[in-house]
Amino acid sequence: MIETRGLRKSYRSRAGRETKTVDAVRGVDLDVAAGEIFGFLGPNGAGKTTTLRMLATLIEPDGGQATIAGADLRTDPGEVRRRIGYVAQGGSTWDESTAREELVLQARLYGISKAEAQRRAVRALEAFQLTEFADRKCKTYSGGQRRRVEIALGIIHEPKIVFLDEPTTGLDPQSRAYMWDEIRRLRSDGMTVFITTHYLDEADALCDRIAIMDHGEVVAEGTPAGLKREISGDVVQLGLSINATAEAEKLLAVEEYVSRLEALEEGGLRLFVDDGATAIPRILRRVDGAGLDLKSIELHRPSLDDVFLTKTGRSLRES
Ligand SMILES: Nc1ncnc2c1ncn2[C@@H]1O[C@H](COP(=O)(O)OP(=O)(O)OP(=O)(O)O)[C@@H](O)[C@H]1O
Repeated sequence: MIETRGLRKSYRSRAGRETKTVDAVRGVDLDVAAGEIFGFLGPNGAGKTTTLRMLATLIEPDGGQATIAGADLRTDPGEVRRRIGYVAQGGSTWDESTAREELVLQARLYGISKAEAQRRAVRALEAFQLTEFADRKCKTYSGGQRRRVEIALGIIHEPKIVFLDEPTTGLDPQSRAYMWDEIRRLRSDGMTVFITTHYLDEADALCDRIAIMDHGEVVAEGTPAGLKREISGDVVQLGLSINATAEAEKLLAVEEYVSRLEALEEGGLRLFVDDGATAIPRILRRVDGAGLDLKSIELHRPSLDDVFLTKTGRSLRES
């Protein structure tokens, strides 16, 4: 449904006399299948929005190719635009109009007849559970309600693909969970959903497949479970004070059964080991022997953050 090869974009900006070039997207290859929720994950400034805006025809790529819903992005952006929906981060509802007015107007902008626009607005209001306040001004809606109107607006022309830029940023946990259900419903209606997100748990729970981006490049791609499986072994997490962390790091970094370790900003260590069950007694002996105060020890399977860490050497949570 989406296929990109070597997609690139640089920005040139001026500070005084100096011109600086930022290579925001440096050759991205993506394959998104029809009917899947595809998540685009990465730290601030990784190039997610730039990629999304290129795919949604809002900015022109400097290089590379893409086919979206069967249309060529470079030679036929108008056709791509007709086949996709796009919901920006900032939102697009107007304070003084109602959800129903916005939906009808949006449908009319796509050349849909007035009667059909009204029918679609009613359907969208029902589907997104907005009927109750459909005739109230948008400025009176909660953040979650407003976000739902925005998504309804993005798909009023019934596109094959919808691009959602951080659809749950700023929402409380309940509205987030609700939004996940809405996004799953779009998938069950046969739509392909491409979302960007900062949230690891969101990518893990919601997305069929994900691509992790860093510094303008895709560093990992696959199903959340598959990516986590790629990291063989276990993660042992030690609860330590900040002072004890530095010392434990020195001690344990040289142990042959520790393949990699990460110090946590708030104190504590994450150790990547082949076999947690046999590593734990050895870790305990080492930490105890040095007289360090260990507050807790946990054994867990790798998370998406661990995937990011092994690919980039940094934690996504701290990036
Ligand atoms: N219009 C612009 N002019 C100059 N640089 C830009 C422009 N837009 C983005 N950039 C730079 O390009 C890089 C990628 O930005 P982009 O917004 O695509 O990242 P992102 O992954 O979406 O980040 P976020 O999660 O913060 O939204 C960043 O270094 C950013 O500062």
